[in-house]
Amino acid sequence: MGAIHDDLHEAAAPGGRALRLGIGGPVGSGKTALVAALCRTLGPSLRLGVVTNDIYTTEDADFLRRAGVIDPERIMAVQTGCCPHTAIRDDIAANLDAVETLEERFGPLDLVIVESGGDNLTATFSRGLADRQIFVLDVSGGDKVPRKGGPGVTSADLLVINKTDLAPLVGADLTVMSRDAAAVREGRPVLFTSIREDKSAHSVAEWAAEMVAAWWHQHGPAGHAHEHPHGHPDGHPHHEDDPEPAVLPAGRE
Ligand SMILES: Nc1nc2c(ncn2[C@@H]2O[C@H](COP(=O)(O)OP(=O)(O)OP(=O)(O)O)[C@@H](O)[C@H]2O)c(=O)[nH]1
Repeated sequence: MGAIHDDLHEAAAPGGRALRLGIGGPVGSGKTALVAALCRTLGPSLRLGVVTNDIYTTEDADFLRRAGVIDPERIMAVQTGCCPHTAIRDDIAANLDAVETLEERFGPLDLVIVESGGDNLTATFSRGLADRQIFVLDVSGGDKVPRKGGPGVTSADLLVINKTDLAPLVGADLTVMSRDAAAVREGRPVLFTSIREDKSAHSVAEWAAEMVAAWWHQHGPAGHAHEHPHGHPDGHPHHEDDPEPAVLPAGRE
């Protein structure tokens, strides 16, 4: 894939805001690992911000800062102090504040990822907070989980079933998970990942890049990427030797 060309920014009026992508799912399913992977893969081509949610700590934000996958300043930690789903669905003010603060400080941004704290199968994001949402399950919960449904599994824009490397160890049948997920999701996409084996989570990053491209198509990109002030989507200086971005918005070469 090539670099983002100027013409993709001419197609629509500038000034739109970033796409807001919510990532939810049960405790320990790999949400933070997925956020790190998306930053790694999309960071070279998109201007990113990340909001993490923990109940009492800033554990997830600290992990991402240590991982060095994004400028640490572009990560904001929200301490929910309550059930994670409350902060992403019922009282979204703290999360919205964090998203808007990132956009004010570093905007224009292309994508702001909001990671929920770990919750149960009923947790979904308010559409007032997230434009698109990913629900992350992992195989260690057993291959019966997708057929149990719940709004996260059935209605998320993308269902990710992570830790496929553990399937043989826990006796999870991926074919069953795939069939059951398809049955309850009525055509919405499902991707299997092992972020342990693919630290870039390429398939999910491709999907997210397509969502950003569709968002631009509908609303216009947030400012002009080729004019952003720091010379690089993530605020790092661009070097001629930088590798080509691994993933770009679909059709944008
Ligand atoms: N084997 C395996 N382990 C994984 C994979 N992805 C993540 N993990 C591990 O699973 C554990 C939990 O991952 P996290 O990314 O912290 O999960 P989380 O959903 O953010 O957890 P909470 O924020 O506590 O809800 C960590 O030890 C990860 O290293 C994977 O694909 N395979």
